[in-house]
Amino acid sequence: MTSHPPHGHAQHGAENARSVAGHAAAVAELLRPLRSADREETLPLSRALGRGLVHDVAAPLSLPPFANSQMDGYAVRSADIDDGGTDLRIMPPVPAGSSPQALEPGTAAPIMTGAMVPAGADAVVPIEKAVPDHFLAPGHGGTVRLPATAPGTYVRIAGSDIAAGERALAAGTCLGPAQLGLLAALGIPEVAVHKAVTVLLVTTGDEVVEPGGTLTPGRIYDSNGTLLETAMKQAGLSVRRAGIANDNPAELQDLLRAQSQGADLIVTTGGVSKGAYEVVRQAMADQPVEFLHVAMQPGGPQGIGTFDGVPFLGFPGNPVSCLVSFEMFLRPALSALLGAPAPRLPLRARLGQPLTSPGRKHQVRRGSLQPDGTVRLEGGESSHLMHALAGSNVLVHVPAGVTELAAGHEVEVWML
Ligand SMILES: Nc1nc2c(c(=O)[nH]1)N[C@H]1C(S)=C(S)[C@@H](COP(=O)(O)OP(=O)(O)OC[C@H]3O[C@@H](n4cnc5c(N)ncnc54)[C@H](O)[C@@H]3O)O[C@H]1N2
Ligand code: MOO
Repeated sequence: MTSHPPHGHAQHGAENARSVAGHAAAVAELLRPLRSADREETLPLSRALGRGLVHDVAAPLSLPPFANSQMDGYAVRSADIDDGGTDLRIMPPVPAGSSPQALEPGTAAPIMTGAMVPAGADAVVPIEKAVPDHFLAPGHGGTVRLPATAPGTYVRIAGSDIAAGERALAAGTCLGPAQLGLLAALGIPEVAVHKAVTVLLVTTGDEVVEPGGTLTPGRIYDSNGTLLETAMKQAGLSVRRAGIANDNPAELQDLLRAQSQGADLIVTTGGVSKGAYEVVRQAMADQPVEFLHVAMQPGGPQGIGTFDGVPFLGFPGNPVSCLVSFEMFLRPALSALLGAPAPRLPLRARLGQPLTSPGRKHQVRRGSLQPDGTVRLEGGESSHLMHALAGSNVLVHVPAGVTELAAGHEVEVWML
């Protein structure tokens, strides 16, 4: 009772499969409308965490904005001090936040970390190197003996971090704490970012039961819902869960129509392969949705198109397959389009053990990066291995065309 969508076609062998790059491009094309001027917003820094920056940001001022001291000590003219040390007359102290007078020759000004270096001074001697090695009460005059100091010592010069007018951040940067901290340092209180993408997430299957429910024989708990919801949330997406759809296509259509209002993307899991009850395929029968096979393992069967105009991705039902689909297609497409989430960091690592792979498919194994830089494969290639996934911290890439790799072979891994 499988029905085929009028606008799509089914392919199941790797023979006619779409390449990983080809499907990644199709997903990027599907989501392209999410990058538009009406999907930008200006947020205060603390609410912009994890968002992608819309425009380049130029530094409105230099950092540091003025030459300042890196130590608590004495600001000096380095030429005033002989090789054997010199006694200098003590000037009024320069606390952080003050704007000091120029330093006269033959004098030293007590200066605190972060305080503006007086004009004329070109070095700071830390208090530990002074005799006496503690600050004297202000107003008592007196002298301090200081050792010879090279010009520039312990002075943080203006613009040594970034000069006014330089590009501070590039458009498309994913804003993490360091980037937001930089904007704050530059005095910028709010920032234009791409809006968060709202996903309607539906898991499917008559056999699938909400965790906490009662398992009758033949049934399993829904892991995909939690797995994908949290993966998406971690990636900065706003997720709406529509619960578990049963295997009735009309009910799934009703559910999608009722809940997709305002969603930017619908993601389903399950019901896309060759079974007799492929609910997602059937629910999409009158929609421009294509069901196809990507030359990838796991995550081969995929659906892509629109449902009532809303972009739609149908991930396969096996838990590892749906997470790999998210990491291989959805996450990179959003990173490239909206700057967020940040792309996974690709690293090279040596295999801790040999592996085999189906030559025509790009295999994505799961592994854990070891302290010695090797990667240990966690579990086999099967896509039901949720426990092994939970013990993994990398995806291990075995490109199409490779059938076996020896231990010690270098592979690309993506940090999860
Ligand atoms: N004759 C063929 N059979 C299958 C093929 C094929 O090409 N020809 N492809 C296999 C591959 S690869 C995958 S992946 C799956 C994809 O199947 P579906 O997307 O239709 O998913 P289901 O059949 O609904 O489920 C597959 C598997 O995953 C379990 N599942 C489903 N949803 C959940 C959930 N929310 N939480 C936990 N586990 C879930 C389900 O019980 C099945 O075991 O098809 C293969 N078959
Ligand atoms: O693509 Mo299926 O995801 O191999 O298990």
